Amino acid sequence: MALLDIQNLVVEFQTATGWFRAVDGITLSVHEREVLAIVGESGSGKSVSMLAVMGLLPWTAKVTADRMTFAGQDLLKITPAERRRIIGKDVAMIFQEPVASLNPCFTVGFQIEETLRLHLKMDRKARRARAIELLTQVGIPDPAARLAAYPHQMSGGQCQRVMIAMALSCNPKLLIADEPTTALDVTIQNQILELLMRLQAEHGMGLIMITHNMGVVAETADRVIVQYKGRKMEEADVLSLFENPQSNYTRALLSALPENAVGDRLPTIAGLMEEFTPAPALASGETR
Ligand SMILES: Nc1ncnc2c1ncn2[C@@H]1O[C@H](COP(=O)(O)OP(=O)(O)OP(=O)(O)O)[C@@H](O)[C@H]1O
Repeated sequence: MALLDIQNLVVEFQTATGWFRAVDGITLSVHEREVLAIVGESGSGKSVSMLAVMGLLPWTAKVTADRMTFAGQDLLKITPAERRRIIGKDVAMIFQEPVASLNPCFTVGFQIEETLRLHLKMDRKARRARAIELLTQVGIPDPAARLAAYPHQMSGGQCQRVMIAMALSCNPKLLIADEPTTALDVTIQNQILELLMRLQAEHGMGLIMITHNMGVVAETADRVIVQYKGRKMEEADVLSLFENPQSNYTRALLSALPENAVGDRLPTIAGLMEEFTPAPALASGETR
């Protein structure tokens, strides 16, 4: 059974000019121990689809789907209290801006321990021991002392490590990483990716990696979904995607990689207004 199983997800936002459809019929699933990358340019609906799973969209959003289950539980029908028991515990998410994702008013130790208190009902001593263990796992030096630090006293990379520690604190079955390295220094990006991949393998989690970076896809994913304007353009295992892309949008994305630059001109996706089409297999309702 898939860990997360979504069929025909549609997300629309109420705006001053009417309904805006940000996600248009996305179908995806992710299994235990699997890394699924969702790739696409800015605004293609990658984050909104996952925020719909987490129940974190604002009230202006209307979410519908033929199916949205996590470990067999129907996320469309569960009560808010049931959802809170799953979200943050069995499904965790980390975001693009680690510093902004942490609360500036509380120490990182308090924020990690609060997750443990809420979800696992651990007592104070056990919480502290677990928080130190988690900071050690994510490679923060002198973890006992760092628990007393506020987010502004840490670097962006360290804050992302803290976010990862918080996400892992309740041993989630699924981790959703939304552009986890985009806001970080290039030299730190690889370290955080390596950390995520090591922890994913050690914990046997399912991982959804949202990214616009094909390099990240190549390094991390088992399977890839390419999204454009809220629609799935293609789904394939990572090798097939790079070797034999089926959608003209995937081909355009791949040909726009910086390594394909000619002279001093960077490649671009030709004719943004062009009507990109899903892979033929998707158009007929299958995936490769
Ligand atoms: N609260 C909202 N109200 C109206 N439109 C929204 C809202 N949140 C997101 N959108 C729109 O939904 C579309 C998809 O946004 P989303 O953040 O999922 O894109 P993305 O693919 O994750 O891009 P990025 O890489 O920039 O985060 C965008 O056009 C965005 O402007």
